[in-house]
Formats: sequence, C-alpha cells, structure tokens
Amino acid sequence: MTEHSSNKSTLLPAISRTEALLGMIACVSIILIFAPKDWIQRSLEIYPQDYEAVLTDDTYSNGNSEAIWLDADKQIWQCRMGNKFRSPYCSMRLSLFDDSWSGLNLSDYDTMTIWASYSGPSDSLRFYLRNRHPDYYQVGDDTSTKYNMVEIPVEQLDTGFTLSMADFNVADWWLVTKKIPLEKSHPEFNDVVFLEVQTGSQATFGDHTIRLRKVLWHGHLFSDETLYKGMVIAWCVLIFFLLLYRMIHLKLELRRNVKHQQELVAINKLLNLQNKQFEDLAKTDQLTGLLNRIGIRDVLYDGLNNWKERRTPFSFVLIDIDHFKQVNDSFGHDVGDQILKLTAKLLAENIRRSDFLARWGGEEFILVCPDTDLYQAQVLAELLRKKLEDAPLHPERQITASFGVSALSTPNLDDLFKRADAALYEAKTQGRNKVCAVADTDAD
Ligand SMILES: Nc1nc2c(ncn2[C@@H]2O[C@H](COP(=O)(O)OP(=O)(O)OP(=O)(O)O)[C@@H](O)[C@H]2O)c(=O)[nH]1
Repeated sequence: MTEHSSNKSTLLPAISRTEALLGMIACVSIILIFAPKDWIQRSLEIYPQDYEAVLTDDTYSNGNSEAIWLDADKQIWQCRMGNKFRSPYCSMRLSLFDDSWSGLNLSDYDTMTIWASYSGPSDSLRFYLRNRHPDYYQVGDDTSTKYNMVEIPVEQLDTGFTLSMADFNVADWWLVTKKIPLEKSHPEFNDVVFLEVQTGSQATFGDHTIRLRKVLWHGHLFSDETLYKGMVIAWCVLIFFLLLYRMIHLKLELRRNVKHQQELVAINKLLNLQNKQFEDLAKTDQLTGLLNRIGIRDVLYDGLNNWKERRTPFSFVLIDIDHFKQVNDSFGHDVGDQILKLTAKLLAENIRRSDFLARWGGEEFILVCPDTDLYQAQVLAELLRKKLEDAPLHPERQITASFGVSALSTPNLDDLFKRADAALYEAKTQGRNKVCAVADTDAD
C-alpha cells in the first residue's frame, strides 16, 4: 500500500505555484467567455409621474390638434387630433434632467421596455429619446436636442413592449432641419434630457387617449468587447509580473549558487589543507620532528631512479646512538627522549641542504645523500660524528653515535641497506663512536 502511494507521487509531475495560478486564471477566463452574462446586468427604471411633463400639439404649426390633460396627476392625456396640419400630432414630453441639468446616460443599455395605455384610432405611437451634445445642442433651444426616434405598435404596450436600443433612428426631419452632417447622424444616448411620447405618424382624426406608465432599460454591466479587452490586459499584466518574478527568482538563485560554489571552493581548500597536514603528520616523527620511514621513502626511490637513469651517485648513512639503553636506564626515559631530540637537532643543523635526515626507529637515524658518492658521504659522516662527540648534550655523559655508510651500486635498495647495516655493525664492533663504510664489491 505504501509502495503504491510513493510510486504514484513520483509519477505525478510537480506543479509549481506559478503553473497552478496560470491554470486557475485560464479556467476563469474560459468560464467568463462561455458563461451567460445575464447575472451581471444593469437596469434603470423610471416612473413618469416622478418627472415634470409638458403637452404640446400642432397648433404652433397652424394645425388644429389639441393636447389636454384628462388627469394631470396620473398623467393621462388626450390628443383631439384635427386635420388642418399636414402631419398632425400631439405629444407629452418628460424632462429627465436632474437639478444639475444632467440627463440620463443610456449608452450602456441594450433594451428598453415601455408600459403604456392607449385608446384611439391609431396603430402606433412614436417615442423620442432626446439627447444633448455640444456638437449640435444650443443652449435655450430645446429643438436642438437630437431626436432619437422609434415607432412601436400600440397593442403590446399594455403588457410592456421591449425594443432594442439599436432600433432607434434619428428623425429625418430633425437631421434635415438642423443640417446635421452624415457622420453625426447616428443615434446617441449619452445625455438624454427628454423622453417624449407622440401620436403615431399615421395617426388619424379623432381622440387619442394616452398614459405612459413605466419605462425600463436593461443592459449588461460590461460588453463582450470590454470583457475581452479586460482579459487581454489581465493576461498581459500577469505575464509581465510572472516574467519579472521569474527573472528575480533566477537572479537570486544564481547568486545563491555562486555563494554555494564559493563555499564549496573554500571547503575544498580547507580539506586540501587538512589532507596536506595529515600527510605531513603521517610522514613526520612526532618526537624529533624529522621525517619518519614513510617520509623518507620517496627520497629513496628518487635516488634509486636517478641512479638507474643517469648513474647519479647516491649514498646512505645509518646513525645509531651508542649505549642508549644505558642512558635510559641511568637517567630515565624522559632524558632519553630529550637526548634523541637534541641529537636530531644537531644532526639536522649540520647536514647539507640537499641531504635528508629521518628517524629510522628507536635511537637510529638515517641520512640520505643524493648526488653524493661513498667517499663524500664518509666525510660528512665523520663531520657529524665529531660534532656529536663534542656536543654537550648531557652534563654527566658524553653522547656518541656509530655511523655505517654505503653507496648505491646496484639497482637494489635492500642491498644498500644491508651494506649500511653491515658498516654500522662494524663501527659498533670497533668500539663505537666510529664511521665505517662497506666497500662495494659489485660496483661497476
Ligand atoms: N627514551 C627513549 N628510548 C628509546 C626510544 N626508542 C628506543 N629506545 C631505547 O633505546 C634502547 C636501545 O638499546 P639497544 O638496542 O640495546 O642498543 P644500545 O643500548 O644503544 O647499545 P648499542 O646500540 O649496541 O650501542 C632501548 O633501551 C630502547 O628502549 C625512545 O623513543 N625513547
């Protein structure tokens, strides 16, 4: 069971927070595109009784139609239409502007529903939404408002007649009278100051009784165009910030990596240093500070190789402190250690730069002399013997050492050792504090 779930988690690709955010916004975008927009609507409802109403008729144009209030409070009015004027009419005009003289902005509405009552011989009524705009409106002249007009059949007005705002046209007679250029002849609803109900264009002689009860405008809170524009802007902003975030993130990561790398380099250096210290420690004799057997090994092999390749002379001296057991027994082990240290120091101070001195073990030292023949090594050994003999290493006892010298004559280090050992034995046999060399029988 556990194995199964762990396999599953490794198979699923890791989803970053950014990818999750992008996925979420993509889902919201798709929903917004396809979702019905009815739930984000705006509407505006007006009741004519709330606005000041004025009746007009064609008597101003020498007609004989007459508009009168039947019930002014309920805004029921009648047009007694005559036939004297060529296009007889009566109308009721509502003033929609507020105290600051601003009309209604109906530009963002899609439909208009009108509830009205009509009785009379006519089939239709005309409705005007009269708009103001500095392009054509002249202060003090109400007829300079743009006459956005629609004519609708009277039979459905009782239950409410819905029309599209796109059904409005600007009245021809107004365009002609006001000499409006073609580019400004389209309907406009940004500042509607009057709503006018007028008898229909085909209205005939007789009594027309009209009452406007309610008007309702409907529209989407924002259009598809606004939605798409908003989405494009939102995506652009999102992508910009994502790129910015990515850039900053990468920069920080780079900085972290560089720091990490620097730390690794520092750790590496430290490890190398420690390695070197351990290596040095492994090659060094702790008591005397000289090289130990391991430390001298490379020098011995170098000497052997040089001899093999170029026959470079290579000598070797074994140095053994005389009667060291007695020193220990008489003065104690600590004094013995001290003598070993002083002997090592004295020997090291008196050898050449090119020589190598090591503690071979116990009270025995080895001196390796590259580029040195047997005779030169003997001379050096004698010098060291004398120095040691003369040195006051201990107040009560003279410290001396025996020296066994040999030089490489065959490509065999064992042989060299054996001969140096034999020479040392000879020095000891001869009474100690001596330098002896074993002549090389195989030398070429
Ligand atoms: N103090 C001290 N003594 C050591 C050390 N290593 C070896 N020795 C002693 O050195 C002595 C060597 O004694 P032997 O091999 O008998 O040789 P020796 O007394 O020097 O006599 P010869 O070499 O024949 O002159 C021993 O007593 C060891 O215990 C050391 O590191 N410190």
